[in-house]
Parts: sequence; structure tokens; C-alpha cells
Amino acid sequence: MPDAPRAVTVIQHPLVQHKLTLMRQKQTSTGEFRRLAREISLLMAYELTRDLPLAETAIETPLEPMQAPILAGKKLCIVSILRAGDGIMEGMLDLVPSARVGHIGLYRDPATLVPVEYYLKLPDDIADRLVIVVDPMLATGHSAAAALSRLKQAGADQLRFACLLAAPVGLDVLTEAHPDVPVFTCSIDRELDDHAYIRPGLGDAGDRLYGTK
Ligand SMILES: O=P(O)(O)OC[C@H]1O[C@H](OP(=O)(O)OP(=O)(O)O)[C@H](O)[C@@H]1O
Ligand SMILES: O=c1cc[nH]c(=O)[nH]1
Ligand SMILES: [Mg+2]
Repeated sequence: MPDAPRAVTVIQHPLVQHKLTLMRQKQTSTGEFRRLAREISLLMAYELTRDLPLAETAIETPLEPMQAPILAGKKLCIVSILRAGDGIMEGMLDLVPSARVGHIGLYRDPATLVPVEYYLKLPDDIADRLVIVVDPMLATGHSAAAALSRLKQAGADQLRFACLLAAPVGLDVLTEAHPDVPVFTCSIDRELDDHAYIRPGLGDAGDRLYGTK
């Protein structure tokens, strides 16, 4: 049987690309980095939700009745992979304030690079929602793949994954493990280095967001 299609979208919008360049620069301060993360995430959410289904509803403008489009279909849930995912989740919520939010705590063991789960809190009705999983960095792909597996275990069956930067190997790992999950990224960078950091990258996203180094 042929493999299922693996959808990877690189978000090329000029504002996204411009903001990403500012985020990559080493002289960008923590405050500025956090503000840019929020802004770029809002634009990413715009791309991620481009194909949401619409229905028509009857409304009245101050001048006359009309049939107007409203969102139909599954409601949204954003799941942040802690901790750096929160920097993306916040901006997406600016655009979709009624979305439910879940958190999955994963850190990458620095020696083995294996993701370790330390926290999980999801909305009860996650199975009924379109779930957007966010983490700025897709490096080896193991954290994202583990998060998606955990969410599927919890009943989620319509998922999308969004990141700022992806390494080619991370994309391969993720799309092989979860070919049914469309992936959105702002850039596919050149490679992973010996410490599994994305190059050219932007450094450690969590540390840059929260000023922990
Ligand atoms: O694709 P992978 O090789 O699994 O690496 C990517 C993960 O590494 C970073 O998190 P980190 O472990 O640094 O945790 P943090 O967000 O708490 O800083 C990043 O935010 C991803 O979750
Ligand atoms: O380059 C990388 C790789 C993993 N996590 C990060 O924050 N940055
Ligand atoms: Mg980190």
C-alpha cells in the first residue's frame, strides 16, 4: 500500500520571514524575542486555520438581514509542549481566544536526547477538537513525535503540528511516525549539530524566551 501523504507547509509570508530573522539574531533581547514569538505565532495561526470549514448563519446588520459565514466543524484546542511551546501558544490565543489549551511537559535529556514526560493536562473533550500542537523547535523530532503519540492515546484524532524551525531529520522522524499530521514550519534549516541543535537555528528557544541562560 502506498504511504499516506505527508503534508509539510513552509510559511513563506514576508512578515513571518522578517520576524523570524529578528528572532534568530543573537543580539535580540529576551523581551523582544518574546514579543516577536507572540507576533509570529499569531501569523502562523492564520496559516494553520486557513482551511477551517465555514457555514452560513442568519444575522442582522444595522441595515438589513443577511446570511453570513461563521466557523463550523470542530472547535480548537492548542497544546503547548512545555516549556518553549508556551511562547507560541500565547500568540495563537490572541487570534483564537476561545480555544481550549492543553500542556504536555517534555524535556530532552541532554545526554540521550530522549524526551522525558513530566506533566500532562488536557481538556476532557480533546477527542472532539482540532488539536494544534506547538513547539518552536523540531530538532531530532523525538519530542514532537512523543507528544503526538500521547495525544492520540488521549483520544485526539485530528492534529496539526506547528514550529518555527525544523531540521530535515526532525521532519523525517515526525512525518514517518505521524503521516496523518500536517506540519507547519517557518523554515527548514540546514542541519543538526553534534549537540542536536538546529543550525543555523536561533539557539535554545526556551532559554531565549525566558532568559534562563
Ligand atoms: O526535536 P527534539 O530533539 O526532541 O528537540 C526539540 C525540543 O527541545 C526543546 O525543548 P527542551 O528540551 O530544551 O525543553 P524546554 O522547552 O523546557 O527548554 C524544544 O522546545 C523542543 O521541545
Ligand atoms: O536548536 C535547538 C534544538 C532544540 N531545542 C532548542 O531550543 N534549540
Ligand atoms: Mg530548551
